Amino acid sequence: MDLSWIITALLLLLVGLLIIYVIYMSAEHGIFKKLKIPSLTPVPVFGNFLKELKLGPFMFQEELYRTYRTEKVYGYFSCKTPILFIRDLDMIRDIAVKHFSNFVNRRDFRVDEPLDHMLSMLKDDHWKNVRNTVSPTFSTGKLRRMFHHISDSTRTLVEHLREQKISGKAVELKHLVSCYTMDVIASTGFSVQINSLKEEKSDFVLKAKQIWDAAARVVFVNFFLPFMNKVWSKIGINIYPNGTLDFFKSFVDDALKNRKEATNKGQSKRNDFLQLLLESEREDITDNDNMSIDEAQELEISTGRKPLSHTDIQGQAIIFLLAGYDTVSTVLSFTLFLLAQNQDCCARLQEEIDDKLGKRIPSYDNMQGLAYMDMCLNEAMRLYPPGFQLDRVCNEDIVINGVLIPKGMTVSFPVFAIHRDPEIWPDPMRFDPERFSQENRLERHPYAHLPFGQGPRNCIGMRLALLEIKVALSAILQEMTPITCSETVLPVRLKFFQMNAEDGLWIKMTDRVNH
Ligand code: HEM
Repeated sequence: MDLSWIITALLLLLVGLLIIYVIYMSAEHGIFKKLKIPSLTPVPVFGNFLKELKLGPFMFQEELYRTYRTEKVYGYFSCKTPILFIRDLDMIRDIAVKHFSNFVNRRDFRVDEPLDHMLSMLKDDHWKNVRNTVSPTFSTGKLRRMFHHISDSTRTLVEHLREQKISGKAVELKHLVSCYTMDVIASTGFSVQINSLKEEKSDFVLKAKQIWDAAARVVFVNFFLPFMNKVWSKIGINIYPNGTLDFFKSFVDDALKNRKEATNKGQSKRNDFLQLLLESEREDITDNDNMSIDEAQELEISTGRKPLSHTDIQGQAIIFLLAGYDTVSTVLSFTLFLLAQNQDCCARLQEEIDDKLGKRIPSYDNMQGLAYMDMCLNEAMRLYPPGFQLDRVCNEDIVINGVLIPKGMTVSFPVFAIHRDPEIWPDPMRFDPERFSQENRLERHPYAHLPFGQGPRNCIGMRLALLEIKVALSAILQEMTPITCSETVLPVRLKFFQMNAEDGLWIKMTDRVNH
């Protein structure tokens, strides 16, 4: 065949595919007009993504929130996908709690296995079953029994800070605290001591960081090539850097193997997250979907829940490590950073700790009733919420507060913008824990502050997170005071896609005065 014919045919094919791609990616771009919901005007294929990319998700969220200040809801297009932002706090309550059964799932994102089995990604009954299985990890009894692990890691963290204080060196809080939270999560969850705080470059922290840092790739794949989602894994293409997920899979598998061997040798059972997972696994199945209905029913009757597949177990172990390490370190490091800038608040918190604990080591019981500490943490999470945008997918057409939300629509709570809304929080950029006093709280809508989300799909690890943070804060502030220094960079510039400071959170530690 003539070469020019082949080239023309190929070009025509390419143009044809491009037209199909544009039509496919823009097919839903008329939906908000049809629903009479105000929205940004979409660009074919990209929707409003280019604007989001230009401003970054934080400023984009705030700008839209300001633009539609008189609306209950407004829309935008994340490339192909329409997203309905919910501004009205009553509607957020109704979606997260009252009509939860209509909004059980989150937005579908393609990630590599076993991350697709993490609790945060699961749907419907699969989610419910796994949530019920892992919930007991965070009961009061379990948290009490885990407490000595938190105490041990806190001691190492304080020793570290003490050394920095003596040497007069500045500390980058986020990195240091991430090592602490990684140690806590590995020991409380898996009874494994990984000592990130003692090692210069902890593999755990580096690999976990690689997973968070792959966010841009996850966005690209999901936003621009959503139709390929089912194909990637079949053709063996991974989103995450080679070896990253294998590292965590091996960690979990080794921990499970050791635990099984110990159980077989009759050694006493541990009381951690891994043990719960181990007891809910059934070895002769590789995936829940492969079970016969009879088998599943028999197991559900005897145990009250379905067994987890091996991939489910890997997924939960990994989310436990990832969610438990990054979010907690974000909150603890920002809190210390804000206290360093607000010495009066820091002194008041130290007074409360002195009254409650004196020089005693923090225990599970004396972490209750630290009212001013709660206020400081709530205020830090208001300014820097790790979960800055929360979403749910509508599974049946529903009308809420006069707004029709159609089946399949992703609804999103603009947490970051709500937390900085000057009409709810006067002078929003000021760190003012008083906003969370009893009286001030009562005057505000309860859904104006959403650091852990709301409803049955809220953060499962909230109690563990707060316990870890409070223990570390108490132990640090009992003997030291964080202060700003020449390395401190203000104002904080947030990283593009993460609740993390671009220039780091640098402070120094000093001896406490009048102590
Ligand atoms: C201060 C620390 C933390 C913050 C601010 C935080 C925040 C959140 C938020 C906002 C959500 C989404 C809630 C929603 O959609 O309504 C969430 C979900 C989740 N968090 Fe946390 N989290 C923290 C610590 C932890 C810890 C320590 C763990 C586990 C060890 C954890 C495990 C999870 C899991 C598994 C989910 C998904 C729950 C589900 O889909 O059922 N988080 N978290």
